[in-house]
Amino acid sequence: MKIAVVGTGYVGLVTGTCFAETGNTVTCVDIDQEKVKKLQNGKITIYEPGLEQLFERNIKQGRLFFTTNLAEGIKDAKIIFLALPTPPGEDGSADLKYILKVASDLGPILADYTVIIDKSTVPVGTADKVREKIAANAKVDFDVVSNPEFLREGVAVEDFMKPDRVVIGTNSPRARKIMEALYAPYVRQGNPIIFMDERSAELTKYAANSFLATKITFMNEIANLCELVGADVDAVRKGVGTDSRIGKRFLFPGIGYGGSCFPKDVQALAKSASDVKYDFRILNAVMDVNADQKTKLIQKIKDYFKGNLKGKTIAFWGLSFKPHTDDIREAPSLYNIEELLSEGVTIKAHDPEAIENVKKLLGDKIQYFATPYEAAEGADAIFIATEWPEFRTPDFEKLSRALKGKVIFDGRNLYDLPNMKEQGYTYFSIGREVVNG
Ligand SMILES: NC(=O)c1ccc[n+]([C@@H]2O[C@H](COP(=O)([O-])OP(=O)(O)OC[C@H]3O[C@@H](n4cnc5c(N)ncnc54)[C@H](O)[C@@H]3O)[C@@H](O)[C@H]2O)c1
Ligand SMILES: O=c1ccn([C@@H]2O[C@H](COP(=O)(O)OP(=O)(O)O[C@H]3O[C@H](CO)[C@@H](O)[C@H](O)[C@H]3O)[C@@H](O)[C@H]2O)c(=O)[nH]1
Repeated sequence: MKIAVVGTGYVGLVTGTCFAETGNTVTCVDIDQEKVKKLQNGKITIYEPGLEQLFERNIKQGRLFFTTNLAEGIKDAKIIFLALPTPPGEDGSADLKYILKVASDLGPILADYTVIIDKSTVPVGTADKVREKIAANAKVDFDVVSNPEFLREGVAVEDFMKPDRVVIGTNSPRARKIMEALYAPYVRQGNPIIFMDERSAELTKYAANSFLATKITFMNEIANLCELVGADVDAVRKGVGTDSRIGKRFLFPGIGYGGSCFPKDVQALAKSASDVKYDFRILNAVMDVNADQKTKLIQKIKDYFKGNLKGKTIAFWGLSFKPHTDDIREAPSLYNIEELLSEGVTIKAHDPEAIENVKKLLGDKIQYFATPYEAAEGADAIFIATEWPEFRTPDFEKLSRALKGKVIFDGRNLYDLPNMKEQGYTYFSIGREVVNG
């Protein structure tokens, strides 16, 4: 099948590459000329484990192409994915300007029946708006389908190739048949395609992200309570997570959720609700708690240094919003770095993948190091913001030699408390006892 993907960011590139991998011919379109040039030259634009290999193979086999020209990109395509940004507008609602602009552009250039698919995360009613924009200038039949994407960064290829489910919102039997054929290679037994109406599909995506953000936030509050009553959140997490009705995943407390999706999607769902005069109280609480949670370690650092942070040096481990990605959108690390800088702290940062992206944002406001040990050299303390695997089992003796102060502020609960006691560290984490080294 010939497919076009409009928008070649995170989701567009994964979608395009994975559909090429299952034998389709895919052209990815983007208005970012620099990005497209790089992709045309065979250079991948994001760090995502496993993607580069598929990307290179499909280019080599003549199944994956890139262009800045929309008309050229969609020529002969039976299916057009819209994988465009939906950033928060000023009032918190999802800004649809990118999607609606492309929808308007598509109308006059569709040459035959085409299925246009909303892959972006969009509020209820967007498929209708897209349909309207296209219909204003279209001379051929078309269908608009909602097909939200549930991939997680860092495991995007795995999530795309072996999805828990594929959600497809359409009432058109013709579009349904095409979608079934397209996804057949990805849907394992028991992991179904769930067909529904467009509006329900659109809402499913926001409901899933908001539920997960709520689950994390609930555990963050339990962690905060653990600290006040002398309980251990790790034990509580295991105790509740083994109940299959609750489940073990997304129960890890930390310094707040971040990334390009949860913050904007929770906000957008709350706004959608308020637009129809429904006060979605849980979501408002989730946003409040998450904003506070980002400050948790800063409060502990201030207490430890008795409010005097000026002139201190902190080794900052982890910049990306989660491991296995170079994405720093809404990363809790950035908030914490800004706070520490404003207190006069010198930041020595290390991240396995995200340094280049942070450099573009913060330049020489902080220092960058190739290893966690170099970042720790002469530092008064370590701040851990991202649970990269390489931070889990450091050589504590080597680290002790590098550090000026044997103090760790851990926003991801990476280390066992008894081990930290044995190593002689002062160790602050989330929802657990403080170890005084
Ligand atoms: N990133 C994720 O993990 C993820 C997962 C699931 C869903 N989503 C949703 O998917 C959508 C896209 O997210 P993303 O992270 O891939 O965004 P992104 O910002 O990484 O990529 C969007 C791309 O669209 C391009 N673009 C903008 N206007 C264009 C136009 N007129 N024509 C062609 N290209 C244009 C931009 O240049 C950019 O490359 C969002 O709605 C997001 O919420 C994201
Ligand atoms: O137990 C947990 C799990 C996650 N997080 C944090 O939550 C955020 C989001 O993590 P994750 O969901 O793994 O990453 P994303 O790549 O943002 O993926 C989410 O957002 C995507 C975009 O909509 C969806 O497609 C995915 O299904 C959804 O998981 C990150 O800051 C994590 O550190 C926690 O604090 N505790």
